[in-house]
Amino acid sequence: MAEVTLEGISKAFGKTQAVSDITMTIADGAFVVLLGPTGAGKTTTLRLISGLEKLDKGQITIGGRNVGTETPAQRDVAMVFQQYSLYPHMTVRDNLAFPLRSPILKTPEAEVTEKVRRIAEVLQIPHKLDNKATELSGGEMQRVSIGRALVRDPSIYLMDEPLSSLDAKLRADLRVELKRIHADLGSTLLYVTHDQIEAMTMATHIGVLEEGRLVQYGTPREVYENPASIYVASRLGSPRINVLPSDLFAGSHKGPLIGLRPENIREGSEGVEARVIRSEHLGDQTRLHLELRGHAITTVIDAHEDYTADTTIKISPQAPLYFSADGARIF
Ligand SMILES: Nc1ncnc2c1ncn2[C@@H]1O[C@H](COP(=O)(O)OP(=O)(O)OP(=O)(O)O)[C@@H](O)[C@H]1O
Repeated sequence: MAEVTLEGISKAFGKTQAVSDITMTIADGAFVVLLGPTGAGKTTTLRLISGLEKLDKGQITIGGRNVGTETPAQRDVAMVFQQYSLYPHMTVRDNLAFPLRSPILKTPEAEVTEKVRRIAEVLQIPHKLDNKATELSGGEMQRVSIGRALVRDPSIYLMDEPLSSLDAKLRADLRVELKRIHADLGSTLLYVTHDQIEAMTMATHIGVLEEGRLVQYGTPREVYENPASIYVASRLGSPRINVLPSDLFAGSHKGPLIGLRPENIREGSEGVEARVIRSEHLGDQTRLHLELRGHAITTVIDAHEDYTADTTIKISPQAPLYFSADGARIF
């Protein structure tokens, strides 16, 4: 495993600046998640590191080596794509063993057998080892794809939304597995997702991308609690942060816009009056949709509490974040 550094890297496709002057260090053993909406430059960043795309500008090092002139194979990275990429005519066992049998690695067969067995167990597919890849469900194929990366011991794993095609239960199971594998192997991982739950639960660090630029890089907690902008604040947290004119609430304010996470709106005997539009029961919590002088607000309350529509309640802000009119964080 190795530290990976990106120093001022940029890449354009025609007029589209896909990646713009990104500088970041992925520490040895870190689990870094790149988060951003579609088109933000996440996949291009992975492809630049793996050597599948060529840099326009900047430098990438892996384990202290400038990899600018190295081929993808020489860079020693293992990549997992959103869509499975298996050899259909081979069995699951041979698909998993394939990377280990490469001319570069030439792993002894006994070690291949042992590694394949272990990975198949982690991915809950030992009973499928002798099936052809084409005889698997989509979810199973994707697990084999992930397994093909995990059997190796590369400098870094690059994963591009590897769980997005799986159903919710398998996704939740594999989130836990990936986190455990990361802890056990001490591997370095760069992981791309749209999914904020994956980002919050698995990452040691989150990098938020906006139109090819890295706009914040920190621990999940730092990014959640101390976002640099409305854009960053809106990437994490469900329901989303409420961004409202500050003057809806009494008191002195440190900026024109106030950002309130749903859990930071207290309802009680004090505060401004808001009207309940509806409540949604999610089992472990209740979401309350409110209206305050024409603005929609979402808050969360205890699962057992309830309010009927058109009730008036009083709310007051806790731990407010303040933003300028253009969305930059002020306080
Ligand atoms: N090979 C290419 N040719 C032309 N434009 C490209 C190419 N690859 C990416 N782009 C453009 O570069 C920008 C960044 O794309 P990229 O795939 O890195 O985004 P992303 O954040 O991974 O998005 P998604 O979440 O949809 O995968 C987009 O505007 C995309 O259309």
